[in-house]
Amino acid sequence: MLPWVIHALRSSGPCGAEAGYLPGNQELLPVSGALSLASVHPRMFKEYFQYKGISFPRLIYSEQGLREVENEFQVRDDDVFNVTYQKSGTVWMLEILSLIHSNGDPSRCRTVPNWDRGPWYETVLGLQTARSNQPPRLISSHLPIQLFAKSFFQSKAKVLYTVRNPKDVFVSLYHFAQIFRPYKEPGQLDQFLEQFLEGDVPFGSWFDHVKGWMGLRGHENFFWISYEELQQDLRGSVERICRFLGKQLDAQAMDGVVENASFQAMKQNKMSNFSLAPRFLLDQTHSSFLRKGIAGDWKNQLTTAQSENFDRVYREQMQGLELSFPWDELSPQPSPPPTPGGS
Ligand SMILES: Nc1ncnc2c1ncn2[C@@H]1O[C@H](COP(=O)(O)OS(=O)(=O)O)[C@@H](OP(=O)(O)O)[C@H]1O
Repeated sequence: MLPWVIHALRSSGPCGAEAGYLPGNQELLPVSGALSLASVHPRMFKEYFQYKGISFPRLIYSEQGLREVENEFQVRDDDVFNVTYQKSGTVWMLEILSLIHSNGDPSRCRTVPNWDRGPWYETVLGLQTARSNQPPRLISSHLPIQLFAKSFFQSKAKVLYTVRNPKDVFVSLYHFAQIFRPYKEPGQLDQFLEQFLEGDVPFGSWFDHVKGWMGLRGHENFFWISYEELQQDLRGSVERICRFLGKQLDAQAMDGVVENASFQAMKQNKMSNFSLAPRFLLDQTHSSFLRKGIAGDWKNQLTTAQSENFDRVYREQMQGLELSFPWDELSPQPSPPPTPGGS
């Protein structure tokens, strides 16, 4: 969701020497000189628009761009899509895929920003980058399946879908929304939790997103993996990803992928940690984009009541999806009360 920020920064130059553009709904706002808050209409910050029932921040997306992605974008058979619900490990998978492509050599990851290596094609400027990148293209997306490029469904392009414990997604999003200016302030955690569970956040409902994409299970061009599996066994996960991509890495190349896709390596890489984003858009003073990088942080952030409420909605929403996720055993369905006289 950040790529256009950096495009704006890049096109205005690090010292703001050239004119850049910030995307808006109706028009592109010219930004001359150094980017500053004064350059952007205050209305553009923290305002969402609805596209087919899903909220998008106006500062980054446009109705026209979303229509183009859905109806006109030409997917190529050799495209690889990195798809997630936000805060599920998008930039991690982007790094892994970049490193697999370069046989574990980190040079490109250290010199080309991740938003150029794997642009989020639903953003205004990400779409331009995706169109102009040379094949084979790596493209990132948070779009729910119903808004994805229609041409994908007639192609042999591959989708890798990363899914994460929604409680950790929620916690990560709660912190991110406090530092990312295009997003509305999340307010109290309790209130934001209600919005999240109702799908009243950008990209809509986590439940709908996951159920929608999981409908592609079994298709040969669809692969899914969890953030938790990446955490538990990164090397084994990379091997599975390589098999899906039809790519063979020798042991040295595999070492290169695993080492350079670690949380610490990515945190130190300015092409991956968003430290190049202008502070008035992403202020990493009090919290970072690469914040904790762990599974299960929700236990530190949610009360028992909040967690139980989450579990209740989760069970309602996910019933019927015959699929178990690594976190399911962490929140088992409460056993029914013992029947009188039963053993
Ligand atoms: N290498 C690596 N290892 C472990 N965890 C990692 C890694 N890279 C990113 N992350 C964590 O992923 C969270 C950000 O998710 P996304 O990249 O999907 O964010 S976004 O939706 O594209 O804005 C965010 O999670 P939280 O730390 O829980 O906030 C990142 O820290």
